[in-house]
Amino acid sequence: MGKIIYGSEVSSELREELRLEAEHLKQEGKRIPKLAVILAGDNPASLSYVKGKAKACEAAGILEETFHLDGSVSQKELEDLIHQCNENAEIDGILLQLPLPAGLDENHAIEQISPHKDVDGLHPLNFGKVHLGIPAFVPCTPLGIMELLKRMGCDCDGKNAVVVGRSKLVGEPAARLLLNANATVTICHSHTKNLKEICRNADILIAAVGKPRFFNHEYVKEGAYVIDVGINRLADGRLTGDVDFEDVKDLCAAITPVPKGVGPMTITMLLENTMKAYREAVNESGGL
Ligand SMILES: Nc1nc(=O)c2c([nH]1)NC[C@@H]1CN(c3ccc(C(=O)N[C@@H](CCC(=O)O)C(=O)O)cc3)C=[N+]21
Repeated sequence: MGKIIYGSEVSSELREELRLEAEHLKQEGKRIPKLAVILAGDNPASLSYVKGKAKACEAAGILEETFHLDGSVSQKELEDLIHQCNENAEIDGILLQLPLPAGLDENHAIEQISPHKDVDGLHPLNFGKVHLGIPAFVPCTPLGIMELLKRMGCDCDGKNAVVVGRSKLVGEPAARLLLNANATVTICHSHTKNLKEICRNADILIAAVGKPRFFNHEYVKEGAYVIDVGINRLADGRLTGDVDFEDVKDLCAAITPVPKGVGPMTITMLLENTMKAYREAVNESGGL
């Protein structure tokens, strides 16, 4: 029977530490960390994620402001708002909710975010630094994945890690962090030929493809550490991961569920990155 590691439980612990830190700042009359969330359009999934982020900030005592723009917003209006957030000394972190409505240039918008406030770790400067092994903002989901592996008692050094999915927000940076932790890393994607064989050789399997319950026992090595990044909505409205949890859970050493796995950790790492941005901003300004 594999261990089930709940991101929701790990998150409660980490968020409580953040809450205490924010409370301490408040008691000392210091400025409070603040996250700006920019959402363009009315994508229902994005609306729900943004609400989750706002709630988590509130519970942790971190200030949050959501800038909800119309779906028809121009590139210039969007980027003007980003520039305003860059210049606002009360704002420590800026999260541009993705995907943007069709017609907007995501890469160009992300490049407008100050690298010091880029709590999503998507600015090319932070992305590049992570890939050079230089400390920087790391994207929240990959950061959450590494924390979950740690909590599983998994030492990545020398292990075969297989990441299925190569998105810039998740798969690709997750592979890099695993490499930085001395795993032997294979990245698989939609053009990969012998996916099953490669996965069966994985000591660590990161599933991030967006196919409900795709990874069954045929894809999982006995004793593997399995991280399920998938968030798929079933016809009945329930959420399920990319891993066939029931089919795999007795086979692996440890596994994360969906919901209550990687999702809550993503939000927790966003709070951690916002606090990190705050600490660095305060140090830069000489402790004010
Ligand atoms: N710039 C940007 N940064 C992101 O970090 C980002 C993004 N864009 N776009 C969309 C994805 C998705 N994402 C999730 C966060 C929390 C849950 C989460 O907490 N899920 C709960 C369930 C929530 C529910 O029931 O709907 C769970 O898994 O237990 C899920 C997904 C962040 N994303």
